[in-house]
Amino acid sequence: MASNKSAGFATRAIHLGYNPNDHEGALTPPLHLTSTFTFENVDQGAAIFAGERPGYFYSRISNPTLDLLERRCADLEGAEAGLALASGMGAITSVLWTFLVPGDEIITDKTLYGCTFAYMRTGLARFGIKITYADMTDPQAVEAAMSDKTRIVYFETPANPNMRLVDIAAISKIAKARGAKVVVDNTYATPVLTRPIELGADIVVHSATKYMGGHGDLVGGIAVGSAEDMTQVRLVGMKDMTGAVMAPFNAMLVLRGLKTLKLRVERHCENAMIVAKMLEAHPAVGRVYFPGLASFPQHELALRQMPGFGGMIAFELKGGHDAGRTMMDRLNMIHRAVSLGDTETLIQHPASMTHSTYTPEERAAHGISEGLIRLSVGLEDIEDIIADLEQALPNVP
Ligand SMILES: CSC/C=C(/NCc1c(COP(=O)(O)O)cnc(C)c1O)C(=O)O
Repeated sequence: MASNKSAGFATRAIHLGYNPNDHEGALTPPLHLTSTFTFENVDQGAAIFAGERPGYFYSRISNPTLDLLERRCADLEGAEAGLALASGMGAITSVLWTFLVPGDEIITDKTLYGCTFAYMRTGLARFGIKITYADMTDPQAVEAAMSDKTRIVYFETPANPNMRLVDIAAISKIAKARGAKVVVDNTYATPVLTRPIELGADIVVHSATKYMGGHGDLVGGIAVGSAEDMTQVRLVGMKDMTGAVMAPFNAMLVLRGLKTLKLRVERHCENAMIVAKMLEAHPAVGRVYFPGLASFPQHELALRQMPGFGGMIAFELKGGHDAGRTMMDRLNMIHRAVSLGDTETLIQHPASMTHSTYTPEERAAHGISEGLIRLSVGLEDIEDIIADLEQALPNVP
């Protein structure tokens, strides 16, 4: 099926870009486990290298299995083109290295995934890029931070780990007015719930390790955007700078994950809503950060921007870090592990794990409390998730 916008999300995730009749009737796309491609003659090889004719010459640059994944991801995000990379960090760094040169400025939100934060501070800053952190929940703050050297505005929504939301349309309008590219990390929401390009963003990146793969069996990344931008990222950022190419086998696994992405995200949302309400009502729990709760500071924006509120929850116990650690260590079925978006429910402590790249002072300044707990609500029967959490939470009269 070619790109057919009249078809629904799930249909396109399953069928787009592949016709079994073109592949001996094979229901599932062939896996091209090859590093290189042969040429009929030297002139053909030269023409393919020069881009004068379509074709493949080396799997670090392109591969048929990756092509299909890239087309599907672009379609699902409403983008022209896509790129499959070795990891989410591979996607992020390949994109940012492509479009930034020394002297440029990037404006980013106060809360980012730990390695993204570290990459900006010790990667981009080391090579002469000015990093400006702005409170992206306040469009005026972004406007005030913009300068004529601002090349990129970058954020996650919801943000890892404290669930901050960013009004994509509002921030994109401000950035575009000043000629800056908007890059959104859509890992938490997935295109099922949010399509940033439809709201004005230029490029979307994903850790495909998470919801897109969805089964905890791969590390991968995705970038989507205009055909022009993605060609630049492919031939500059990925080919020459990071080399962060996705293995064809992982591309096959992500293609399989996409087929059930809508189904899984819907169940993640359903389970997370129930868990968030249970936590909010529990006497031992202090704050619960979940976009679907009326108590969530940006609940109005969530209602506008997200048809479902995702599978991620952040919360704090009234007893702080120590109580949180005790609770996490008492869990039986729920695994203590980083990563997210898996079928298994996972729990972790950002301050000592995913966001240990921040100093304690930086965590305080960037809205990541020492007692914060992050929960990736999985696809187990909700009764079992609730039961495990309730038996682990402190008994408070
Ligand atoms: C060592 S911590 C494990 C990884 C976690 N996150 C990853 C991540 C990346 C980077 O994606 P990879 O390179 O595929 O891991 C990019 N963007 C976001 C919003 C992410 O959450 C984590 O547990 O929060």
